[in-house]
Amino acid sequence: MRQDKSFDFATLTPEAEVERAVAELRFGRPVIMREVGRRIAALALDCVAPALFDQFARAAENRHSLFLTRERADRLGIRADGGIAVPLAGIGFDEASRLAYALSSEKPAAWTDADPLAAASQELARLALLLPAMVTSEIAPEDGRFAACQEIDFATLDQSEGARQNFQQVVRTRVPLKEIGDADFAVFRGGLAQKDQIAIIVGKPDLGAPVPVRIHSSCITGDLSGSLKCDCGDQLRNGLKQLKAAGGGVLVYLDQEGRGTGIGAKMRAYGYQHQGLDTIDADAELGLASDHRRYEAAAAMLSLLGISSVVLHTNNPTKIDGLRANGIDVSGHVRVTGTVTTDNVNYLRTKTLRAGHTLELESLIAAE
Ligand SMILES: Nc1nc2c(ncn2[C@@H]2O[C@H](COP(=O)(O)OP(=O)(O)OP(=O)(O)O)[C@@H](O)[C@H]2O)c(=O)[nH]1
Ligand SMILES: [Zn+2]
Repeated sequence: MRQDKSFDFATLTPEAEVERAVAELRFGRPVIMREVGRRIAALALDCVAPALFDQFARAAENRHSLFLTRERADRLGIRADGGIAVPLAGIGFDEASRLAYALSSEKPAAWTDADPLAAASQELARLALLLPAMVTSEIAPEDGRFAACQEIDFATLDQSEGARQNFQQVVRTRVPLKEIGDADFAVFRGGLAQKDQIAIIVGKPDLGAPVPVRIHSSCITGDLSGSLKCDCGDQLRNGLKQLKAAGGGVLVYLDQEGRGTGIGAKMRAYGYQHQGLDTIDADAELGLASDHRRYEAAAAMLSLLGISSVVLHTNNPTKIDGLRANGIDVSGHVRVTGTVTTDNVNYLRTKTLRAGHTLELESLIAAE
């Protein structure tokens, strides 16, 4: 029988390899990171059953270690730009978890600078929306015990980067909105390990001039449930109103819960905030940087809508930089505010003082 060579299911693209590895980590299974001459197995501690953790320790003959990021090392009082490796011989699941993300954990008894291949595996955990604490072990060339695990080449991670901008519009349909009126919802599919994302086109913006655009990061607690801990719900609704008042515009709603860390990490961070940490230190305690959001998807979605120049509705300078870095002209920006409450004032203060947001907080407080 003749075979159509263009239809070869055996060929995996770099992004398909990454997507598979991400799915495996989320199932609590190890993935293999490979570079010339060596392989390591890596497991995301955030998503592994204690029994599998023990099984991994036996397979590694106790020569496994725990990769922790620079941010987590710093919280443990250790300066190491590339992160650290903590030897795990004799350390069980609970103690490893404490080292990885418990509040006020003791320094580990021993550590070394992290192996760059183990450090690279944190990118897979990020994509999987898992905490970047990885249990890793070198695999001997003749060791067949990990043969069933998904392998990924170090270089593949870089090669898959292009997929972050690779989106298609799936559908665009009218949805009338309360207080806003006519709007279209456009659904986009693509990127790297991302859910479908949406753009809400309010009215009929003039695409010949810079288009009023709000880039909004998803916030289940604020957008959906009216949480008082942040200003997101107000910003979502005020943003839509501002676009309508500007004669039409686009709200891009990005799959970026918890500044790109996922709802699990965000709720853990809220727990630490209830114990006195601010939003940035709480994330660092979990091994996370202050902001994990990327803007390739937003730029790609705007381009597919025929938009190359925008007036951005935001207080966040990194959103402006992120769009510009991905080829969108930002000709100006407009502030989007919410209500200041006793529950969110510290969060807003931290955003202003530590993340450079252009909020005029004192005048907002005075206006309440
Ligand atoms: N990790 C973490 N994420 C949070 C916390 N509070 C809110 N978020 C997330 O922060 C993001 C806020 O999104 P936006 O309102 O679009 O962004 P912004 O950075 O405030 O910028 P602008 O609103 O455009 O000025 C959402 O993804 C929320 O889920 C927190 O305490 N920890
Ligand atoms: Zn929020």
